Amino acid sequence: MASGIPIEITGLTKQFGAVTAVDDLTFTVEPGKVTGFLGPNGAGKTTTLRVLLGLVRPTRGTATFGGTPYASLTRPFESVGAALEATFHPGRTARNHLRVYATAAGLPRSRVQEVLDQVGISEFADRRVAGYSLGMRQRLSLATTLLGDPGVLVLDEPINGLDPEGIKWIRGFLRSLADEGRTVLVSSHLLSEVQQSVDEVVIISKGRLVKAGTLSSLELDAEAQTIIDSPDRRALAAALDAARIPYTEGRNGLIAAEPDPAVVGHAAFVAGVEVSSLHRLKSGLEESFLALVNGEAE
Ligand SMILES: Nc1ncnc2c1ncn2[C@@H]1O[C@H](COP(=O)(O)OP(=O)(O)OP(=O)(O)O)[C@@H](O)[C@H]1O
Repeated sequence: MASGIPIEITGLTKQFGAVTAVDDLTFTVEPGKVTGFLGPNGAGKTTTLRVLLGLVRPTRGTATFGGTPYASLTRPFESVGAALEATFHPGRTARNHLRVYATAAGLPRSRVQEVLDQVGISEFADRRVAGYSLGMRQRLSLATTLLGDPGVLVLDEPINGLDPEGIKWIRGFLRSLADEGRTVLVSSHLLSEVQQSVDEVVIISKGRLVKAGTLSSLELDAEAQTIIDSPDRRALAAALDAARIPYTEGRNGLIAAEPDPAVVGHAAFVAGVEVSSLHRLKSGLEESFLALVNGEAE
């Protein structure tokens, strides 16, 4: 296996006429981790990946693998495995498809069976791709990227359209690739889709970076609130007012803008108000993600 090298995007801008698809984007993707490249449809993910893979020329900035642009990699197939908009000849079998690629890349034929086994489609390898389910095509596409045993994997929406079993499988698979020290970049327009697979997130919206960091840092961003209720809501509201804790009235109680339930409970206690329920209300990661991308889109 080639060693994992970081993906470095620096000041990357791509304009298509009047449309700025990518706007001064800077981030790094480290080896040994799975990084989710996230953003709503049209955010500029595919354009960024296309520039990274030398398919589109940037207007400004650079996108490299440890400082080397894709086009200058000496053995690209063995350094970087990429699956963007995979197309397969429908009349060809998976084995044939992989053989064509292996031959073109000067890789040993033995790799074909190895990658078929790796992605678990050996038993369908001699069937025509036309009869493949979306999940099988995704696996074949992944097998193609793995032919050169690359240290870097760039996968565009690899989870899209998979059934639950396929999703479970790919999560474990991406993890094992990163654990081997590879750099794994996975794009998705849904955080929930990759949430259980990624360590790091790079979130873009309208071509611009809105967040790069660990998944747990995104969890911390999710604004926590406390929901509290009482048989006497008016008295409870007065207690929160007295403690200067802002709140809004929800269906199941008062939603206080305070992450610590103990603080809210104490406010009720000192005012002598009976509490019937008290718990932390954490907005989900997806909400936090949507707030980030929508906030930026305003
Ligand atoms: N070749 C092109 N010519 C003109 N505009 C383009 C071209 N490619 C992309 N765009 C525009 O650039 C913007 C970003 O598109 P891009 O495909 O990179 O987004 P994305 O985040 O990958 O979205 P999706 O998940 O829908 O593919 C969009 O407004 C798109 O219409």
